[in-house]
Amino acid sequence: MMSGDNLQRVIDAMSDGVYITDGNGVTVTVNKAYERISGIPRKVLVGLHMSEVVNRGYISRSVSLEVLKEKGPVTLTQTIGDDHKILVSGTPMFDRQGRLEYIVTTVRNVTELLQAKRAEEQLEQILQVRENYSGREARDPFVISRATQQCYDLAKRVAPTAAKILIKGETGTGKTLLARTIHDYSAVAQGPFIEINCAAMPESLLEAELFGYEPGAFTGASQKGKTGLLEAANNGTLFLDEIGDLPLSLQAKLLKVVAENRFIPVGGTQFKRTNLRLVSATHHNLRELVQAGAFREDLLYRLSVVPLELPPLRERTEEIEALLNHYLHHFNCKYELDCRWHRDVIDLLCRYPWPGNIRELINLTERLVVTAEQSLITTAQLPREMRADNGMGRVGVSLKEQVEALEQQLIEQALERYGTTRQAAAALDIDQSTLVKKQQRWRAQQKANDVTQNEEVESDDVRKRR
Ligand SMILES: Nc1ncnc2c1ncn2[C@@H]1O[C@H](COP(=O)(O)OP(=O)(O)OP(=O)(O)O)[C@@H](O)[C@H]1O
Repeated sequence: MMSGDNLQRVIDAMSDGVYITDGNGVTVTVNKAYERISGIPRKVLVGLHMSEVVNRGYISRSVSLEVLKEKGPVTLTQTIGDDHKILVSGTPMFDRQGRLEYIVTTVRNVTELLQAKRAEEQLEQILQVRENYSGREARDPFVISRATQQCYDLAKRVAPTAAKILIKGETGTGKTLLARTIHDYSAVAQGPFIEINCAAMPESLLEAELFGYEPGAFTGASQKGKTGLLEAANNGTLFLDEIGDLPLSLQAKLLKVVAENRFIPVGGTQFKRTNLRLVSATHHNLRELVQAGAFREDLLYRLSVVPLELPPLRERTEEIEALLNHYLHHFNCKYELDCRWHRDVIDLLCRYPWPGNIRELINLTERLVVTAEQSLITTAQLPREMRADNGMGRVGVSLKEQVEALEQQLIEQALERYGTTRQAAAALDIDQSTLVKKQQRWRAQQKANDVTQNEEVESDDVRKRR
């Protein structure tokens, strides 16, 4: 048998309130949860008859008195204190002779339960709103210049029609984001948005992915068959990225789907109907591919009823600063940091040609944020090829500075290729000591620049604090 002390420890460990009276309705003990829910200390209650607990106004009704009357389990609600509603369930415990020995009552705070339920409902509503919100607004681009705005305006205008859209643009320019926006503003926005990269898999796999297959269509095929994306995207949007890489045999099959809205799965004999919004994208010049015999002209015309072009980031320079700030804020929040761009970094990055476009900008920002040793990000932290700009070819920069920048770039390239100052100097046909002296001078200049940048920001901080 458990001792009184141990029993008390066990009931104290319970999250529901527990109230125990003897067979006459005199309080034996309560647990910690009961003290918390009722706000009444145990020592006040122990030894009190339940009628006295009610008379003193601690509780509105006593379930133990009801159990005494009924000689059976009773559940009722009580009010405790000001307006706390609790749900109490009293259970009689009889000894071997059938005499009522204890009444054990468990207590649940209904107010807490209701609050929890309300919180749960609120959470559900928030999630629902967020879902709806992200379904439309969040897929609009965050940063937009006039050139991109025109592209997005046209996309939203044609999105509700059935016209096929072909998006042209280099990698990382935002083609997928634009395709999602078209889906969000289309008549099938409630349906699925399915994306497939036609350059990412071999022909036979791509065919099975797109068209699906019947059970046992080929060796290794699943016994259940497979639903193709053309079917999965029914009443939604199918985004065919890198359409220029679609093999010719699949182009013929796709042409049939575009023309007739139906297709036959691999190994099948029956047509399946599909109703989907087709958006395609490519970084290739499809006209050149047509001329080279690698892309069907009839498919090109079918797919590009409305052609849209996303310019590369180097032609959207007015977006760069806003994008840098947007993603710096994004990664600061993600990693709970407080990094800032030095003005020179922004100026330098606005002149950088960004071959990987926005994706490259995002990756660079994340890398600089997570590797930053101080909150100020200076030009010293930029990769070498970005720092190498140094103002070359810019109006207002002296010839001497531009020649020096070119010299620095050539020496850095030689060092990268040959690994040692001796070999690099030999390749450039200069003395090793000349190369080393130049390097030392540039390093000293870079250090001085960094110190000036830091001082500028520190004095800026002091001004702000004042
Ligand atoms: N205007 C914009 N403002 C902010 N972020 C953008 C903008 N456009 C694109 N992005 C972001 O840039 C990244 C690259 O965009 P996206 O994947 O759409 O490019 P893509 O052209 O489809 O690339 P790929 O051809 O390599 O698939 C994504 O993280 C996207 O959210």
